[in-house]
Amino acid sequence: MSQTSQSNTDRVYIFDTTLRDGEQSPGATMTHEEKLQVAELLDNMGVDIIEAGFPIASNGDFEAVSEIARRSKNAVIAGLARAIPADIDRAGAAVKHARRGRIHTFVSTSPIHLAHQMRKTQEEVLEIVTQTVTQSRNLIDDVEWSGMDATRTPMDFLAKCVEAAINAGATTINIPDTVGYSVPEEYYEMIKTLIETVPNSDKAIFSTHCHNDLGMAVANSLAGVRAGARQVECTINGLGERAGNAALEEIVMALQTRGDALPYHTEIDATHLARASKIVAAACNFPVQYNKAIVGKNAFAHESGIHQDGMLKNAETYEIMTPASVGIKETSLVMGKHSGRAAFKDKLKDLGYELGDNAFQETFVRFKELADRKKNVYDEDLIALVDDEMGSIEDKIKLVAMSVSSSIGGDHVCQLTVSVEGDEKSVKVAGTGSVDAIFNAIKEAVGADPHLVHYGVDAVTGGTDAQANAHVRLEMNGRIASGRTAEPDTLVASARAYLNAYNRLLVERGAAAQGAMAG
Ligand SMILES: CC(=O)SCCNC(=O)CCNC(=O)[C@H](O)C(C)(C)COP(=O)(O)OP(=O)(O)OC[C@H]1O[C@@H](n2cnc3c(N)ncnc32)[C@H](O)[C@@H]1OP(=O)(O)O
Ligand SMILES: CC(C)C(=O)C(=O)O
Repeated sequence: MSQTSQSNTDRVYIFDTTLRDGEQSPGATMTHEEKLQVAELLDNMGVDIIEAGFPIASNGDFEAVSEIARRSKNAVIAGLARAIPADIDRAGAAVKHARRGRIHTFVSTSPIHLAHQMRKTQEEVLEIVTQTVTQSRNLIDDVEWSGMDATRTPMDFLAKCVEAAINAGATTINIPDTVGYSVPEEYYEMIKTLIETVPNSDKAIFSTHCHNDLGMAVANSLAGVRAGARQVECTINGLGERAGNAALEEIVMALQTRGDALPYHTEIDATHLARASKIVAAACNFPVQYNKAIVGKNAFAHESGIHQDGMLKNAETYEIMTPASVGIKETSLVMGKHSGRAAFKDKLKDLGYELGDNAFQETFVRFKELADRKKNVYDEDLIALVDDEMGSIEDKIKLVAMSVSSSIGGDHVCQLTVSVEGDEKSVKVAGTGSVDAIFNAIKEAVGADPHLVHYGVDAVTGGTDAQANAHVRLEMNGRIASGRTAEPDTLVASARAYLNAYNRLLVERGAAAQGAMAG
């Protein structure tokens, strides 16, 4: 990386702090091996600076930063240090193994922090800035200085701190919105004013480090870039203290997608983003919200019919980036209660079905009914539904209505209505159990008594809302026929499977009779 000290180029350096600020999220601690894995991934995807940890925090952090520093191929490896000599020495010792190491030292600048956290005057802090940056520069050439809680710091004092840091040799000046308090216009003005008014500001790269407490971390970071900052501190999945940091994937894709409005670029290979998100989420045990920009499960998924129709006509109707550009294999058109005919037809085609108009309309109606009752409609559900529809389309006898009452130690009664070639017939029959009552009712309604050879039920998919797949095999007058139906309700599935088998017996009997007549 040839990092220049000019801020008027369009190259934005990506400083990833997943392993430091990200790991500060409660519950997000990573093991040594996980940190090495994440660092390797960041290095490979083109992250310019990896903040690998806070070496004074623990021996484990020191070891992780040292090991990452030894292994890094391209990225600068940074270690964080308070404005304390021991912290700086420890950070220097950890990053010295890197091909390019950086000490990142910080001190509070805001009145509230000076009064309550540091218990120091502004004069004392100014002195500390000079001393700590000087100490760091004596250890390494690449030194970043941050003013903690900069966005709640009066401009005149912040400008003095920045000037002192640059004069002492800081090569990067970071202006953190530590508590996520700023808004884009204000943050823009702050960075712009510092760059324009601090003497020698061109000797350092200005950097953003924005937290997401008000949901504006990415917007503030981009405002900082527009104002002249050329380093953005961010994390994979927006991990970080409290509501997190600016999300790396959002910064990168905003710059890549909106080059017209944001004419800046990074050297990140965005096709690694989806994988990076998954690996960090797994390492930290922090699930990514479904609707998370760029990498969420739903970022490239569409369920509503109008959107699906548009997507099938031209993906640009509802997608501003291709899934491939962020490493996601393909857009998914999720079948659900909001889907329309266009997507349903396309899905059936994918599954290998092309139905005639009537069959398609009937199957679509049944699909909508199913989707109304079932949270997830899987491919297996659709296959079962279409097979069922295709198998029953010619049925002479159809189930019109059914209710079953059952009680432990009491009666099991089925009341059902079937339509026999248009004529409805209703019966009410008891049995030894619910299924027995249903089968007895059907037999009475159709006026036949086929022998039940087999009856079984299994689930089409997992979950308590899975469809039941019922199989029935009947034998009558030496002929055997099977029926199968998938339905959310096991008893309805059983009734329909029985009728399906019985209808097939009728067809076979009809065919046999026709064959006999022809002979
Ligand atoms: C905005 C940020 O993200 S800053 C980074 C925050 N990250 C972390 O704190 C994670 C790692 N931290 C740790 O492991 C520990 O806090 C340590 C090792 C750094 C310090 O532990 P301890 O010595 O036990 O101190 P403790 O955490 O209780 O308090 C922090 C101390 O650092 C001081 N301090 C905080 N920031 C700075 C700073 N930038 N420069 C100098 N001193 C600082 C505080 O004033 C306090 O000092 P005090 O004890 O004299 O009042
Ligand atoms: C240490 C600094 C950069 C920080 O994390 C913050 O201010 O949020």
